[in-house]
Amino acid sequence: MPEEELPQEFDVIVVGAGPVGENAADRAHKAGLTVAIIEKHLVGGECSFYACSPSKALLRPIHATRASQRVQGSEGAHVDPQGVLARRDSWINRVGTSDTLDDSGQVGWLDHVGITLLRGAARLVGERTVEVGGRTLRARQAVVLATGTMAAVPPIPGLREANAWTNREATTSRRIPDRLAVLGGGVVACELAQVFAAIGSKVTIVERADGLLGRHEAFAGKAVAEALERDGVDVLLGTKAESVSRLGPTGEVTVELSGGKTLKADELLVAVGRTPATKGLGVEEVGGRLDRSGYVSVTDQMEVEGVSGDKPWLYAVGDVNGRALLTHMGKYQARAVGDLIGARVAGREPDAGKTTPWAVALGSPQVVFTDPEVAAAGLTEEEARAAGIRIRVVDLPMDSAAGAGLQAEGYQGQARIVVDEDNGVLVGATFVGQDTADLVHAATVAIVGKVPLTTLWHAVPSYPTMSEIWLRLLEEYGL
Ligand SMILES: Cc1cc2nc3c(=O)[nH]c(=O)nc-3n(C[C@H](O)[C@H](O)[C@H](O)COP(=O)(O)OP(=O)(O)OC[C@H]3O[C@@H](n4cnc5c(N)ncnc54)[C@H](O)[C@@H]3O)c2cc1C
Ligand SMILES: NC(=O)c1ccc[n+]([C@@H]2O[C@H](COP(=O)([O-])OP(=O)(O)OC[C@H]3O[C@@H](n4cnc5c(N)ncnc54)[C@H](O)[C@@H]3O)[C@@H](O)[C@H]2O)c1
Repeated sequence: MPEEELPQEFDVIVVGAGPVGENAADRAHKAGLTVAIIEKHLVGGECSFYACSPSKALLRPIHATRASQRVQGSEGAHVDPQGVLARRDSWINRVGTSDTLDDSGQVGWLDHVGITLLRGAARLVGERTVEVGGRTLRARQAVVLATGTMAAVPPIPGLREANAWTNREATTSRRIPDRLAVLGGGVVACELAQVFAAIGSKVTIVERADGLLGRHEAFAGKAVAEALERDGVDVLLGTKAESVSRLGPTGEVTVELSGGKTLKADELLVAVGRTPATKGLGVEEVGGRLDRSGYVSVTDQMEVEGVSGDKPWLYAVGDVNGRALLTHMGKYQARAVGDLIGARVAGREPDAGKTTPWAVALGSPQVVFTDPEVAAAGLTEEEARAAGIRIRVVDLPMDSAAGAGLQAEGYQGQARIVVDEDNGVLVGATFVGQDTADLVHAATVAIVGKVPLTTLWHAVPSYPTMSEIWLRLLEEYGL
């Protein structure tokens, strides 16, 4: 149906059709409500086209090759750079060799489930009222903001003019620069540095802190730094970019570094964190609050703080509220909000246990898909101490589990659990090594379920799997 013929009123309006907006819309629709979703760019959002999907599509062939090379009898695999880029292109639905990305698959899903899509940049213009492309839409019940984030570009002299790559250009590039400089040493930087190093770029990471992956246990950042160095990446820690200049729009980039060094590159990737997509969204105009970084301030039920109205009507989920910049955690918030809105509309008392995404506060599970992978859930040692929890930390090399040795010759990696000594439960776990990603869910179950270690002891891991690291950690703890 042409957009001008669409209704002006829906029960729920969702702004932003990234993975989080899609989930909120789906859940509200399943509760029997009419739902419109508004998207200014691609349905599927940053995650599908410029973040999770392309980066993991790029990394997987590199992981698979290395896994094969580490097993006696299958050492012959090699990375084919053009094949790696082609695989990524299929994941982001690139149209031929153009720069156009096609979201018709995601649009087809919205049509199929009966959610109305409107294209354009939306903004709040009043209570339950949203404007998009000159049309004013009313939400009978609720508006959900799921507008996500964009790459942060720090105010370094010359950086804005230097035409630097953000995650968008890096994840969609068909060109492999000879020399790639990466500003930042967080997850985006480490994952993408490894990709470009593996497909032929000479990569240099410039990180101002004294380690990579600063949100994780220090041993994880150290292991990833060592691995990147083995891949030929120069990792400059404790280093700042003082200024940037570029010869013409696509010429050589020069980065002046603290300490008087100069770095030359063919492209510069800025990966120093995110900035919320709240500019011009109208949150404050309807009384809502933004925090100092511009993220939408929400209650534990994702209601936007400060909003006027006789009952709650404005919610913010996913990256835009800044609570956990991860797709799975945003989708978890979205499911909770969809259910909350459904219950409120039906006049039911919402089940607080189900409609409050309380597990975010326990420390989100996350996998950094570098080689070695970093799979972590809950709190780091430092976070647990800062929270005042009396803890004991247990560390073991990953090859304490027989399964690790079978996974790869000379398997390298480390595992840590952080135990709350007063309650006898796990509050954090980190596994670093090849193929550790799927170990994290057991940790999440133990942490979220507050499973006593004495009960966890009876969850026997199969022999000979990498999960036997759990048994070894509990034995080391003293069980
Ligand atoms: C390189 C990279 C790799 C990542 N890898 C992972 C990973 O492996 N696993 C993981 O869990 N997380 C990963 N993340 C984080 C993940 O991408 C985000 O947490 C996730 O995209 C958040 O989803 P969202 O729906 O909240 O926002 P987004 O995906 O940013 O979607 C928001 C949508 O809202 C639209 N929008 C914005 N403003 C408006 C407006 N005013 N009107 C209409 N539409 C609007 C945008 O166009 C966009 O489509 C990665 C991030 C990056 C940068
Ligand atoms: N696999 C995954 O789950 C995955 C992958 C990518 C991104 N993400 C999410 O996306 C978010 C953003 O990732 P990110 O890597 O952009 O941010 P980040 O916050 O994880 O890391 C940013 C890094 O940049 C450094 N930095 C900041 N300013 C700097 C400067 N001027 N010069 C040099 N270094 C500077 C910081 O010290 C930090 O180490 C993360 O919170 C993460 O949760 C997740």
